[in-house]
Amino acid sequence: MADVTKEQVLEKLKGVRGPDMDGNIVDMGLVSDVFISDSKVYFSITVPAERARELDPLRAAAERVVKEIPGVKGAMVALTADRKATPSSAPVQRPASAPSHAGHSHAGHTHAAAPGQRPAGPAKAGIPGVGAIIAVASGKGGVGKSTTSVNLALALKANGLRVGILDADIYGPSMPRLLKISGRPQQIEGRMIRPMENYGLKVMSMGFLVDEEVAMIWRGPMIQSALLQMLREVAWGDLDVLVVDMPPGTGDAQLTMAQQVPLAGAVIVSTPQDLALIDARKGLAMFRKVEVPVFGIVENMSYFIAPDTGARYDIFGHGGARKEAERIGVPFLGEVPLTIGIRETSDAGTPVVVSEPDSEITRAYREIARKVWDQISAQKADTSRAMPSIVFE
Ligand SMILES: Nc1ncnc2c1ncn2[C@@H]1O[C@H](COP(=O)(O)OP(=O)(O)OP(=O)(O)O)[C@@H](O)[C@H]1O
Repeated sequence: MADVTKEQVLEKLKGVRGPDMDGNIVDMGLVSDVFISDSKVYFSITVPAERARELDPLRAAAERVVKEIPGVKGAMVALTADRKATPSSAPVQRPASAPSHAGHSHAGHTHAAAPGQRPAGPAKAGIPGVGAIIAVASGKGGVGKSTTSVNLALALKANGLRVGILDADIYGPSMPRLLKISGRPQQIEGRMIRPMENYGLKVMSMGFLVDEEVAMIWRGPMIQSALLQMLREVAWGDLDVLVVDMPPGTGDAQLTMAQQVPLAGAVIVSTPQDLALIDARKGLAMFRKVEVPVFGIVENMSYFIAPDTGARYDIFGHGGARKEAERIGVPFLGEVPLTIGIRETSDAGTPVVVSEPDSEITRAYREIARKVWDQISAQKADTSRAMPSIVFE
């Protein structure tokens, strides 16, 4: 079959228009350069930042029609914010007085100003046996938060740690699929349940407990109690790190969650586009509000490596997250390319860190994991120096 051309793609995209647009997305100049490699098509569509969420169906429609072109094996479409339309749309500026504990890990435990570190009160009591709980969060959906969570957890494991993962995304749990786990967890003594396990990770997800349709109608308080139950009534055993895959977004539910779970720190996932970065800033602000240190930002779908030639393309504006991290004084943890492999291994339930342990991408995840663990260790060293050595059992 003849190779797919850009012209064919653009022609097809002329059939796509937004809900209230005067013309199609091509004639309106919203489609970026189209990149085709190995019969897979990549491009982005520019939209006003504030309409991103509502325009996701447009993104999906563009992806769908391109996939219909004979010979196209796949399509990956991203929404990009319109720079001109949002010159000062960064909703959250770095507050001049923000505690700078996001930077290095001596998170100011000596100051009353950073109580988020290891609060002594019972409200945020840790989980016995669990060394540190970390959140993986994103300001908006679809940036690869779950993919990052699972590969980060597996990378921490590959680096020699004992790791668990809690899928806190009640409405769209993804860990059962990403880790190819089905069935229901067993109840052991009392109210405790045993976590599920695969690839050496202890795993808990709402997806194991209730059907998605049931979870959909849950209200805030039910979700919260379900989450706390998943945290505290699961026999996690001894873990160095428990990774919490947070629900996407920065609304009240996320805020409460960040408040209730005794988090050692958070990792923010963003894509390089403006749009995702604006949302990432909201994520940062949220953790700062509840005084949880931000370990840093991971740039996902950072650049693209053509599967046939191995050449690298910065089609999505690679580097945005690194710049943003520098600007706001938060560590940059690393970048993960956009590859069909990551998507396919996720879909197959064999995340890239376990299915391609020697790949460059796995190395990238392990390096991110190392940086996160360094910060956790430094924080612990700090805390133990600051605290009298009283051990709670
Ligand atoms: N680096 C990557 N390369 C290719 N595909 C990726 C990459 N990261 C994530 N994806 C794909 O993008 C999609 C969204 O990823 P994922 O579900 O992890 O995002 P999310 O932010 O958790 O989304 P949601 O808000 O829906 O939970 C998935 O199909 C995933 O396989």
